[in-house]
This record gives sequence, structure tokens and C-alpha cells, in this order.
Amino acid sequence: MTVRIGVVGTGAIGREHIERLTRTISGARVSAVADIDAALAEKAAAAAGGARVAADVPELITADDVDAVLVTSWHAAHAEHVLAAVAAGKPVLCEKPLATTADDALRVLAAEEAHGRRLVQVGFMRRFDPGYRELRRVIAGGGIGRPLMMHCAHRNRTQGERYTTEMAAQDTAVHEIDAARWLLGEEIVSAQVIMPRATDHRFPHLRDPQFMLFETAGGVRIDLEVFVNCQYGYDIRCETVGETGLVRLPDPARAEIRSAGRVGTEIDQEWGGRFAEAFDVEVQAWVDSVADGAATGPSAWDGYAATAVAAATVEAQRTGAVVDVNLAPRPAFYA
Ligand SMILES: NC(=O)C1=CN([C@@H]2O[C@H](COP(=O)(O)OP(=O)(O)OC[C@H]3O[C@@H](n4cnc5c(N)ncnc54)[C@H](O)[C@@H]3O)[C@@H](O)[C@H]2O)C=CC1
Ligand SMILES: O=C1[C@@H](O)[C@H](O)[C@@H](O)[C@H](O)[C@H]1O
Repeated sequence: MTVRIGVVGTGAIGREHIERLTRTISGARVSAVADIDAALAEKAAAAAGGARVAADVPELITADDVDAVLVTSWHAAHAEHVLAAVAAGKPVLCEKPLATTADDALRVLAAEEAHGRRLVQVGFMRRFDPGYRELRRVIAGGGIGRPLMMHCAHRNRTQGERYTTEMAAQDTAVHEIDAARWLLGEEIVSAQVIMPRATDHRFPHLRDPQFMLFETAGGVRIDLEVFVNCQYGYDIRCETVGETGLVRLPDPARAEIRSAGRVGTEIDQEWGGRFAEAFDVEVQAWVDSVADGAATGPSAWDGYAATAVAAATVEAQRTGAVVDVNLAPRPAFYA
């Protein structure tokens, strides 16, 4: 079976996923695309080798030539697009975040549960990265004893003018929020944000960098530096300290260069390069799950829990206080 995919949003990651689906992934093809920017949609359709441009998003989602939906629109539109896919009974891979408010994410949970079968996978691709998988194996296997603390950093080279202070939580930190929940097997119960001196290399409206502090239900403390205009590259760090040792995310394997009196390796510049393998594995697993008729991977519950923590982090940015995260009870459907 070839899964026919409709892509909503043909910006940066939409185009990367279209190329991936067209050249790398087996068992799928992009049959239709939609974007509010018609010129971008036309270009993406051509790159997909003959996909059509849908009249609009609802037409794409309900079309007969679309078996499954890939949502790569802006974060604030995700919940609406996922709800439309669930209403049409179609599997959907939604780039993170699932939503920007906990209430919107809860609407997705309710709709999926009413449908009666899992349809939603959220694009937390770190769960498919070999380094993160190794971290999880070591922690779950007791290799560092009981985890106590986690130190993380999420650095982007630069961010454009559209990027806001809130997005540091909703769009950027949400990766580490999900990864911490997944690595530790515990929910996050509070968030706090401390603002260091701001870099001059940013648009004036943005607070950058930010220190975020989280606590899990079991008392693990997590510190996360989000610095999205660090200038030097795309740098993702994660170290978990346990009672008997620590485990640290490896840098991706890169050849060692010795030249001009120095020894070193190249630093990735963008997310697309750093997580290329993880994206390939993630999207292939999603396509396979659609063909098998049984959703796997990060669920709508994971999307909701991460959104709720990110929303508390946005409140903490504004107030400077420690903000509690009060998750709704986890439905048996997501056990
Ligand atoms: N997993 C990861 O590492 C990454 C995830 N993302 C996520 O992917 C999403 C898209 O990010 P980018 O591609 O960087 O943004 P982008 O701005 O380059 O592309 C988004 C596209 O969606 C379109 N769009 C927005 N709202 C729409 C609507 N209501 N209907 C139809 N089209 C709409 C825009 O016109 C634009 O072409 C974001 O949620 C972001 O968080 C982005 C980059 C990396
Ligand atoms: O998901 C991503 C972007 O949306 C986000 O804006 C960046 O900060 C992240 O590094 C990238 O992985």
C-alpha cells in the first residue's frame, strides 16, 4: 500500500518533510499540499513530483486522494488542523507543539477518544534520535541509579523576527519538556523562568537567553538554558545525574578535523542536519503505522502534557513565579 499524504503548511519543515517523503521514505507519497501562501504551495507541489495544490486546508483534509495528514503549519494553527483530521477519521502526524493552550490540546484528546482509535502522533523527533534512545536505555536500565537532576541546553544560531519570547517555551523548550518526561517516565509538576542579561544579537521584542527550571512529580529538578541567538550553531545538550553516575547526550558522530593548529569537529548549524536521522526514522515509523492501521509514537496525551507545561512556562515568564502544572487525569484510552 502506498499511503497518500496531504501536507498542511509548506514552510521550512513542511518542505523538508516533503523531500523526505518523496526521496527517502518508503510506502508513501505526497498527493496534495495546502498553504495560505499559494506561491509556496505551488513550489512544494512541484518538488513533490506532481502533488496537487488543494483549494484550502479543509478540502485537503477531507479529500479522497489523502489517506493521512502531515501538519507543518504554524504552532497556533496545529490544534485546528489536527481536530479537522480526527473529524475526517484520518491519521495525522502533527509537528510539535500539538497546541499552544492546554484547553486546545484537551479538545484533541476528547475528539480522539470519541473517535475510539488513536489517530494522532506528535512530532517529538528526539524520541527517534539514537543518542536520546541511548540515554533512555541507560536511565531505564538503572545505569546511573535513581535520577536526581537533569541539565539541558537548547541553542539555535539565530531566530527570525516572528519568533517571540513565548515561543521559547511553546516551540523550543517543548522539545526538552517532552524529552524529560520520556526519559524520566514522570510528569512535570512546576515551571519557573529566570531571565539573565539579554544578548544584543536579537530582535528587541525578544527575551533571550532564558533559564527554565522544572520539577517532576518525583522531585527530579531540571534546568534548561534556551538561547536561540547563540550565533555559533545548533547545539543540544542533555545530562542526567543519578545517585551512582551520570549520562550525557553524545554529540552526533562527526569526523575529527586537524588543521591550522587545531583539532575539532564541525557543529551543526540547524535542526534539519542535527536531527536528520531522527526525522527519517520518525516519519518512516509514522507511515508504517498508518499502513498497519495502528498509531504508535508520541501520542496526543504526550502533546497535551508538554503543551500544559509550556503554557505554565509562559505564565512563569510573565510573573517570575513558580507556576504549578495541574494536568487533567490521564484517560485510560492513553494508558
Ligand atoms: N521538530 C523540529 O525540530 C521542528 C519543528 N518545527 C515546527 O513546525 C512548524 C512549522 O515551522 P516552520 O516550518 O519553521 O515554519 P514556517 O513559517 O517556515 O512554515 C509554516 C508554513 O505554514 C503556513 N501556514 C501557517 N498557518 C497556516 C494555516 N492556517 N493554513 C495553511 N497554512 C498555514 C505558512 O504560510 C508557512 O508557509 C512549527 O510548529 C514548528 O514548531 C519547525 C522546525 C523544526
Ligand atoms: O523545533 C524547532 C523550531 O520550531 C524551534 O523554533 C527551534 O528553537 C528548535 O531548535 C527547532 O528544533
